Amino acid sequence: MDDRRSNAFAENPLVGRAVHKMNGAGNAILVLDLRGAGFLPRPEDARALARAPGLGYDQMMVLGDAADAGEAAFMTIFNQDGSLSAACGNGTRCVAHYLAEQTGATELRLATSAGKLFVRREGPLAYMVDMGAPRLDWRDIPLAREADTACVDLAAFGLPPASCVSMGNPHAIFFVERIEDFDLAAIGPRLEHDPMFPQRANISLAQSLAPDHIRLQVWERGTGLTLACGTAACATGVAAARAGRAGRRVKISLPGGDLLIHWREADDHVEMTGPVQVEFSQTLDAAIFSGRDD
Ligand SMILES: N[C@H](CCC[C@H](N)C(=O)O)C(=O)O
Repeated sequence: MDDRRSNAFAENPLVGRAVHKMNGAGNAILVLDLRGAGFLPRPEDARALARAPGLGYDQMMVLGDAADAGEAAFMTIFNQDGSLSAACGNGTRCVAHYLAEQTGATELRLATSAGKLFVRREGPLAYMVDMGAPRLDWRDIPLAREADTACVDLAAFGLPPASCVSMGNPHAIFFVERIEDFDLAAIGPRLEHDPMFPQRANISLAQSLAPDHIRLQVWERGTGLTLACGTAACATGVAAARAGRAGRRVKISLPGGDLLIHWREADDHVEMTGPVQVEFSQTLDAAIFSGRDD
């Protein structure tokens, strides 16, 4: 066959693969198991999957082969816009559930480009993830210039200074009196792209309800408004404890559900506990990848 023709009609290697739609506290997660496959989706494939009718996702968790024998999988995490994130708390619980159902394991280790994660099953549909230690140095967030990360003045939209935390991905949290006083869909994209954030940032509005309870709404880097964001909940728990607004154990209520955060004193690690839901599985067809990539 003519080479150019065969290339033009060559099928995307994702066609025929199964994806598993799940959610973690409402955060829409697609799990794509490519262990043993030896390839990753391209950014344009990730975008095509994000806009596929009835499929869609906030994050796609792609499983690849782990480097260490004790690890179940390496996770490559895509946002809707095809960009990568080194961490995703809700997606990690979903991946843990997918693997736990296959193997019966109640404890497992997973890896991302940001490090290693330990997960424990807490119930039929509940998992605790050790998300590791937060990073609070301005260079690690990263910020564009030296600043006190507990108090970053972005001087915008009538918001107070932000608290910035990295959980492997960058977060800016604004503690406000009432979340409803701000239009996060309007200000989120502008703050995400603020020059202070050379790698952009996830933007959260947090409202203290009690010393152990915080409401949270998140504009996610590369995705937009979501019903929940696990790493944002972790970062908010850290920021609240750091500022004396909360203790080290706090419930974070997001539009899609609640997450329990415990910033351990002993080793500085953040534990996140929360639910997963399985929605459906589907085999990918060629039509998903045939549209324009704008
Ligand atoms: N929803 C995810 C976080 C996605 C973060 C991503 N938007 C980025 O940092 O680029 C979570 O549950 O932690």
